[in-house]
This record gives sequence, C-alpha cells and structure tokens, in this order.
Amino acid sequence: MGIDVVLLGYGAIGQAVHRMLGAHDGEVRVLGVLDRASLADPDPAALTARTTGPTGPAGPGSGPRVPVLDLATAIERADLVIECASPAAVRAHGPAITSAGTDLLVASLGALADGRLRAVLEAGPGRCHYSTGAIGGLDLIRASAGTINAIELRTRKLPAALLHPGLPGALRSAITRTAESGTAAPVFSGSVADAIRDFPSNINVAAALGLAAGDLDLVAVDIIADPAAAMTRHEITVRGEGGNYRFGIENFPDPANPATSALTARSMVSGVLRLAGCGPHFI
Ligand SMILES: NC(=O)C1=CN([C@@H]2O[C@H](COP(=O)(O)OP(=O)(O)OC[C@H]3O[C@@H](n4cnc5c(N)ncnc54)[C@H](OP(=O)(O)O)[C@@H]3O)[C@@H](O)[C@H]2O)C=CC1
Ligand SMILES: O=C([O-])CC(=O)C(=O)O
Repeated sequence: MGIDVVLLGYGAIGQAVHRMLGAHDGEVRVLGVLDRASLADPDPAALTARTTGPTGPAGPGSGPRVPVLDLATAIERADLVIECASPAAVRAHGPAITSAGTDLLVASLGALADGRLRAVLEAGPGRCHYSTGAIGGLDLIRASAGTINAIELRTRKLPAALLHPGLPGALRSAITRTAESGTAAPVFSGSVADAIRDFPSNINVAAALGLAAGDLDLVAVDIIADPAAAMTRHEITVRGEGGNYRFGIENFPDPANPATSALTARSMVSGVLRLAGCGPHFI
C-alpha cells in the first residue's frame, strides 16, 4: 500500500520534503522530480537515467539522489504531484496533471487567485489539494466561510527575502532603502491579487487565507521589510459574524531559502501523510 509521489520543484521545500519523506517510505514513495529542464524538454529519451541531488547547506552529494522524470511519465506513474516550485509552474503544468486524473498538492496558492485556473484545476478528475504552507488557522477560517467580514494579513520578512528579479522598480527601491537604513518599514499594502503579482513566491499565504474564506477580496495584505526579522512573522486578524480571531505565526526561515518559512515543507509532508492515510486526522 502507500502512495507514489513526484516533486514538481526541487529547491528548498522540495529537498526538505524529500528528506522528511525518507522516514515514511512504507507509506509514501518519492518516484522522482520534475525540474525546469525536464519540463522544458518533454522527450523522455533526453532524460535517460538523469538524477539530481540536494543543493542546500548540507552540501552536494550529502543526501539521496533522485531520478529526474518527464511530465508524462510523472503523471502516469504518480498518485500525487507535490508542487513546490512557483505560481508560474502551477499555471503551466497544473492543468495537465489534474486533467489526466493525477492529484496535485499546491504550495504556490497565489496561482489560484486566478479564478479561471482554479476552475480548471478543480474540474479534475485529479483532485487539487491546497497546502496550509507557512501558516495555521485555515481550518477555522474554512469553517467560518460565508460569515467572515474581513481578514488582515501583516507579513514581516527580511528585506533580502523580499527582493527578487521581477520586482517593480519602486518596490525594489523601497525595500533596498529599508535594508540600508536598518529600520523596519511598510513596503506594500493591497489586495491578494496585487500582492501575488508583485511577490509571487513570497505571499502565497495571502491566497491561502482568501481561498479558505471563499473570497480573496476579503483579505487586505500589508508587507513590512524588517532588517532585524530573524523570524518571518505573519499576523492574521479575522473579523466575522461568528467571532473574531487573531493568529500570530513566527517561523524560522528555511536555511536554504530565507524567503520561505521552514514550516512550509513540514506542512506539505503532513498533508502528504494524511493523503496516504496516516493519522491522526483533525477534521
Ligand atoms: N503556501 C505557502 O505558505 C508557501 C508557498 N511557497 C511556494 O513554494 C515555492 C517554492 O519555494 P522554495 O522551495 O523555497 O523555492 P526555491 O526557489 O528554493 O525552489 C523552487 C524550485 O522550483 C523551480 N521552479 C520554479 N518555477 C518553476 C517553473 N515554472 N518550472 C519548473 N521549475 C520551476 C526552481 O527552479 P530554478 O531554480 O531553475 O528557478 C527551484 O528549483 C515558492 O515559489 C512559493 O510559490 C513558499 C513558501 C510558503
Ligand atoms: O514562507 C512564508 O513564510 C510565506 C511565503 O513565502 C509565501 O506565502 O509564499
């Protein structure tokens, strides 16, 4: 028994998930990974026996090697594809996975701010699962869907964790100024869609909150660049007819990627184990 999985993306989260699933190989078998090169060249012959390995702080060669697969083989063999790449990867490859009947677990939930893509992925027949990622409390928000009036998310990260090549110039300057001044400052205020547009790999948690609430427009996002932020902080305030809720989540960043909370990989492993039927299950 157990389930067969493939990792879509093999960076900080993908490698951590792979390492952690090693302790559960009776329940979950990692068949291989999809990387940028294998996704760009659909010819399985081009990939014959190619493997990849960890590139994190533990150093090359210190962890298990894993086969690199082409997308068609991954879809055919896997029960579940674990996406831990980027919203762009969900857009590009998610529909092929779920429409072929293979399940998909998504970390890059920002992609699902696009209602049309969400509808395609949810049409199946493969199931699209949403990872709780770097936060908690989504069960409570889901249970309160339809009764929520507003959600505020205040995310505090290191300036270096917020910088990325596609950042608009004004935001880049604001974040760089914050880093140079040594003082924390707000750098973004806006909707989930705008946050995901400007910080696609940094604020998927905002989309998670909106998806759980059943309405992304309920979520207001503030991002603070804080040169002293040894931990990434997500402050979540929910106001609704059933009650008011506050969650303060302080995560250590993943050592391999300061933009990503280390909790994210653990959340994905927990989700995969649940899909493999390993309890306990909180529902
Ligand atoms: N829901 C949540 O709470 C969270 C979600 N995330 C999501 O998880 C993603 C992965 O995080 P992390 O592991 O830290 O990131 P990394 O940058 O460490 O690794 C991402 C890996 O995915 C690959 N990749 C990215 N885009 C594509 C693509 N379009 N096609 C193929 N491969 C691709 C990258 O390749 P290359 O190096 O060539 O770019 C890299 O190997 C983030 O981008 C973010 O969207 C992250 C944290 C929290
Ligand atoms: O890891 C985090 O704390 C949040 C994050 O990057 C995301 O939501 O994309």
